[in-house]
Amino acid sequence: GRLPPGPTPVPVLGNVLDLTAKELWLTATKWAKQFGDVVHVHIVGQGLVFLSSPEATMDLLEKRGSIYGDKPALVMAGELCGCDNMVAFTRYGDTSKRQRRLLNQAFGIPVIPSYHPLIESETHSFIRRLVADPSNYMAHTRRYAGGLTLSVVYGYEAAEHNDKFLNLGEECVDLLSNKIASGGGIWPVDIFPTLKHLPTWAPGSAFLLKAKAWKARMDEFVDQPYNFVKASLKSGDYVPSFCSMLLEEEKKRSPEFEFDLKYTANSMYSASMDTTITVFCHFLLAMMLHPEVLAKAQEEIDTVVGTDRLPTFNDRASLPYIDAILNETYRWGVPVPMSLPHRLMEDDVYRGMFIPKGSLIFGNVWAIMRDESLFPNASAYLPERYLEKVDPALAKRRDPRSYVFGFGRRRCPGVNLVESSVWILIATCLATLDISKLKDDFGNPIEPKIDFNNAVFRLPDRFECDIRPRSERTAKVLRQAEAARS
Ligand code: HEM
Repeated sequence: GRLPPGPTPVPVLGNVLDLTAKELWLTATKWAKQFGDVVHVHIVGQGLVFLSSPEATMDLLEKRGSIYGDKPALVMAGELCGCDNMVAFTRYGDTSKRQRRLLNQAFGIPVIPSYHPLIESETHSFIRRLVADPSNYMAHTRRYAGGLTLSVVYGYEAAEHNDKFLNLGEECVDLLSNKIASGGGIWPVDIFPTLKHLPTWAPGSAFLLKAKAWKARMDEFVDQPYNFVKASLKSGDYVPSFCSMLLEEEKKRSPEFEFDLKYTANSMYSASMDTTITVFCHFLLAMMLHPEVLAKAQEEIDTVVGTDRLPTFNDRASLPYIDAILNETYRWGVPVPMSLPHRLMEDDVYRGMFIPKGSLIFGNVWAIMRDESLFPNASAYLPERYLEKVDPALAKRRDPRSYVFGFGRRRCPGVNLVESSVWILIATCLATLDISKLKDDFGNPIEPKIDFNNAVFRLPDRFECDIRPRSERTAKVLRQAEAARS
């Protein structure tokens, strides 16, 4: 059969020159408009397929998930940089199934309420830090998301400033998304594996030195927090956590189990940071650009929760507009616009098109979230679109959760935690803060400069934003909530 259509490749190199590291999702969406919702390109023979509609992602990545659940065997990222046992890189098979079972034990729906007290208290500390030092909102969000998983997974309480594990996490997640796995993570050595045997003095071997340095950091990133749990367990002085609970069960301490646990724990930690920061930055942007949405949300919270206490998870069902804001923030922000690539395990045929085994498959979430037939006026931020009553099938097609957390057997296992942690973060910010554009010396609003330079996450570069307590009353309620806990 014929391959799916796509831009014309040049001999040997294929479409190398068509692929951009910056906002690849915009290029892929342009192709979708030109060639349709299934597009094929290749880099020196390695096929890449972009799926840009709900139908194509559902038909292939979900319904045929048993052959679309693999991850690419990347020589550079996996073997040379030491990422091959991190969950998002693990090949589909026994190891990935064991890892996902562990993830489900940690973040399955029934477990999440047991984290609610910790999530609430971390949220209040986050707001305190944000109010004290608003310009560092990214660092505070990293402290929030990373601190939460460090606590749940390793029983480690991150330091208020300059925490060693948070710093290491920030460095390694940045290395992963912007260096090692940028643009799908395909390096020349992935196409010609023999290049890995080049001597380090040979021309073109610079990648080997980079890989050596990056692997050393990645190994520390995986080992250090895990060694912390083991040392604290040995000393008897530890805070119960996911790792300590499993390690205490002596019979589970086989080398294979410990290996799985160490890499699964690291994956939970690493996957929680830039994703949460990206969603939160889009929330800040949306509130700053749409004061009418902020005012409406604050009115809902004041009516339902009042101004004498902070929102809790028990209030969620009575706050439909806050849920609509969360939905629209996922949709409008598109935190991981190309999702992460899956690898096709067998030749396949779809709508008469031949998709070869080994192709890397990208769900183009950006194109779906900007589809005018599903979301009229798609580039506008309109939470109201989620208040309309629609039939359940359409509601599922329009639910951003059907796409922004990935697909099929590799769908994000942190989604249940995020549903709680990001919801309470947004609800508490709306209850306690005013968010607006900064003003210059003459009182004129400063328009934020928005640019995206991260290859995997649609993380805006740092922008100016005015964040302050809504009133002395909300500041007092926040202080009281923190004091009551300590
Ligand atoms: C708003 C926050 C988050 C977003 C938008 C998000 C999104 C995603 C996406 C798009 C994928 C790729 C799925 C695929 O390959 O089809 C993924 C994978 C993953 N996520 Fe998340 N994520 C978030 C937070 C978290 C958190 C908090 C955790 C853990 C506590 C987590 C753990 C993981 C892991 C371990 C994987 C790899 C799964 C696999 O390959 O089998 N994520 N996430």
